[in-house]
Amino acid sequence: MSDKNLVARQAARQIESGMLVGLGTGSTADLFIEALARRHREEGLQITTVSSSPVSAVKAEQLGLPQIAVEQVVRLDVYVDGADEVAPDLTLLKGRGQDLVREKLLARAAERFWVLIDASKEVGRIGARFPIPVEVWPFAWRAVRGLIGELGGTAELRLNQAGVAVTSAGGMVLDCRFSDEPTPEVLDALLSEMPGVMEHGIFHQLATTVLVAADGQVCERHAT
Ligand SMILES: O=C[C@H](O)[C@H](O)[C@H](O)COP(=O)(O)O
Repeated sequence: MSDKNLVARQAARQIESGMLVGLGTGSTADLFIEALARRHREEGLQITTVSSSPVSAVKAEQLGLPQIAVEQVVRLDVYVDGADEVAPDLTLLKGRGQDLVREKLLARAAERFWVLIDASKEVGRIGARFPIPVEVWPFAWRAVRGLIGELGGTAELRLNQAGVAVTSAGGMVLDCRFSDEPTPEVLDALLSEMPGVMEHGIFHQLATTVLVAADGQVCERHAT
C-alpha cells in the first residue's frame, strides 16, 4: 500500500459517527474520501460531508456519502486535506490544485484540521519547492502582480492546456516567488489584505494535526 493510501486510511479510521466532515481536494484527499466511503458502506459509519471542490463533491456523491452544500456550513467537526508543503511549525502551502477559496474556508471553520502527507512534503520553510499560489479576481491580475513586485516578489500567471487557468471560484492564479522572503506569518498578512486577492496558498496556524506517512508508518505532529 502506498504511503498516501496508508495515511488516508488512518485518518478515515479516526472519524466518528455523527461528525460533519470536510473533504479536501487532490490525490490524497481522494484516497481519504474512498476510505471514508468504505467505512460508511461496510461499517454503517453515520456522517455528513461537505466538499471543498466540485471534483470532490462528485466523487463523494458517486461513492454514496451524505453531503451538504458549503453554503449551509457554519462550523464542522473536522476538515481533512492534503498539502503541497508542510513547514516545521505546521504552516502549509496549498493550492497546486485550484480550489483555495473553499479549502481555506472549511479549514478555518473546522474544529480540527487534519493534513495528510507523505514525508516528501516536509520542508524547512514553505515556498522551498513550489511557488506560492495567489488566487486573484480576473480583472485584478496585473495590478496584483505589480503589488507583488513592490514586495520584492515575482508573479507568473498560471496557464494550462486551455490557456489561462481558471479556478473553481472563477479566479486566476499568480504563482509567486520571493527572493528575500518575508516570514510566512508576515506574507500571510500582506497577501490577505492585498486588494484584488481572493485567496492565497499559505495556511498559517490552521492545521491542528499533520499525519505523516513514511516507510509504511504514520506519525502525527500536533500544533502547539
Ligand atoms: O489545491 C490543491 C490542494 O491544496 C491539495 O490538497 C494539494 O495540492 C495536495 O495535493 P495531493 O494530495 O494531490 O498531493
